[in-house]
Amino acid sequence: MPPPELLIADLPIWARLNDIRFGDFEVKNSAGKGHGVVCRKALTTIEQPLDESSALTVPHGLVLNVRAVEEYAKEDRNFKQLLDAVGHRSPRADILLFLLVQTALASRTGHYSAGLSNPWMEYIQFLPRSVSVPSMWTEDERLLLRGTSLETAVNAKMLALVREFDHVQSSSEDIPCWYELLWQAGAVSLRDWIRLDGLHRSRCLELPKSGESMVPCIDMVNHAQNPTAYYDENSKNEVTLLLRPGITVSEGQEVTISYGKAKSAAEMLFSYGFIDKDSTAETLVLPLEPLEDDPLGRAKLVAFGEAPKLHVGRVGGSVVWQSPFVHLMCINEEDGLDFRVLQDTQGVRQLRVFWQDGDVTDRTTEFESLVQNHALGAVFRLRAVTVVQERLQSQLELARSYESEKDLGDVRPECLEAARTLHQIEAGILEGGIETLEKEGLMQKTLLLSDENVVAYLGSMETAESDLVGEEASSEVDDFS
Ligand SMILES: C[S@@+](CC[C@H](N)C(=O)[O-])C[C@H]1O[C@@H](n2cnc3c(N)ncnc32)[C@H](O)[C@@H]1O
Repeated sequence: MPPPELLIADLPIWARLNDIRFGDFEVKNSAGKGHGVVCRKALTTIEQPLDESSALTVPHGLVLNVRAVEEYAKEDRNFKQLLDAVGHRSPRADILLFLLVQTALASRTGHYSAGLSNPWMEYIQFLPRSVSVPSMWTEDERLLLRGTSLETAVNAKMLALVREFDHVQSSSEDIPCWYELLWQAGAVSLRDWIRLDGLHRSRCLELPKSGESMVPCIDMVNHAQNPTAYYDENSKNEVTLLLRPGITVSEGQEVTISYGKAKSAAEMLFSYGFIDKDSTAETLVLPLEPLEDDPLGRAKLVAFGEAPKLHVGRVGGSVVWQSPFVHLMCINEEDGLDFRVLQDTQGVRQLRVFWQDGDVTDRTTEFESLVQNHALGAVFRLRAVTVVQERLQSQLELARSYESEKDLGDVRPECLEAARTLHQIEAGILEGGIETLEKEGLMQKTLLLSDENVVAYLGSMETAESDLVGEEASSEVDDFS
């Protein structure tokens, strides 16, 4: 059973009990954005900054990050046992575990031996029941993202969330007090884990001293491209929300911060559940796979060590791309690439990567610079441009194949609109990218034909091909004989 939702009208009482000072600000409804922070009176920082009493100020003790979870574990030995059994995998997962326990405590009806309540137990009840991030969309709604760069990312996220929640459950149900609180009466479910993940992702702030943290009340501030406020940490490590310099706001006007000017539409939708139409960041990240017929494809993936991606962005009038893996994709054994399995003195086998006989295992992300001084550097560049162009083309075709879909199932209009906006933005970047690369490819080919190394290389390819035709022809003769 989910805990009851607390009314935002009660937030000032909770805040006062927990030493939060609202200064000249308050939390109000914000049309289409849930809640937001507004000014209680007209303010200006045109001539000078406002004094500290104007700021929304949150005590350090309420800041939630991985260190706060460790502190909490020191006070509650049951939670320490849970954290040791389940946690210490990532700061994010430890914070989610803490919030899961607070969620269970908020919905409990009887007395349980586990779990020490904390101000966050009440605070999470002021937070939205549902977050508009795609991981909280229904299955039908997530299908709207097919053909966008988010398709793979959201599918991977859903699988990861299920895996994480299974791990929490299976690692804690043998601990009697936690079995009783979390699982026996069904106090928490996968849906809570997905919600807490969405809340965490959409409300985390990067604090100058405390790093990635969740901060009650300051996480009520909405985003704008041209923000009027900013957050900071003062000499007492309290977190403050202040008006930016040179700003004038009227009584009741909402104040905003920036969630990141450089974030792409996909990233905004993935992390915050909305797309900022005023954003100028036109970027796209696509997953990459080795070429289908590449016998070294698997080894390249293992040696690269991370999920290969292609970053595409529109800068000014043209489109630029960046992808360390593409340069590794485009070279082969005959170019001088080699993989060897070597055994160290302890008998551990290791995959090592060689380029022109030099060991470059630790430099697999640097192939762009490794190959550029090679006599055939221009050929490798042309291959890379062609691979990128084909990847953009196939993504555009995929996007278009879903564009005209009629049967959209039972989907909320806001999800449909967000997905359509994402499709439109990404199609624009892809079309621009294909056009830019076509021009670059043509230029590159012209340059190549004036490069004597390349002409010699092409000549040797032609000879090899005619030798092959000759061999095939003679074997055909053999066959007919
Ligand atoms: C840090 S919270 C801000 C407080 C939030 N509005 C609430 O009701 O709790 C971030 C969430 O607010 C909403 N939001 C913030 N800025 C927005 C904007 N410019 N347009 C639409 N939604 C926005 C999104 O749902 C986002 O995930």
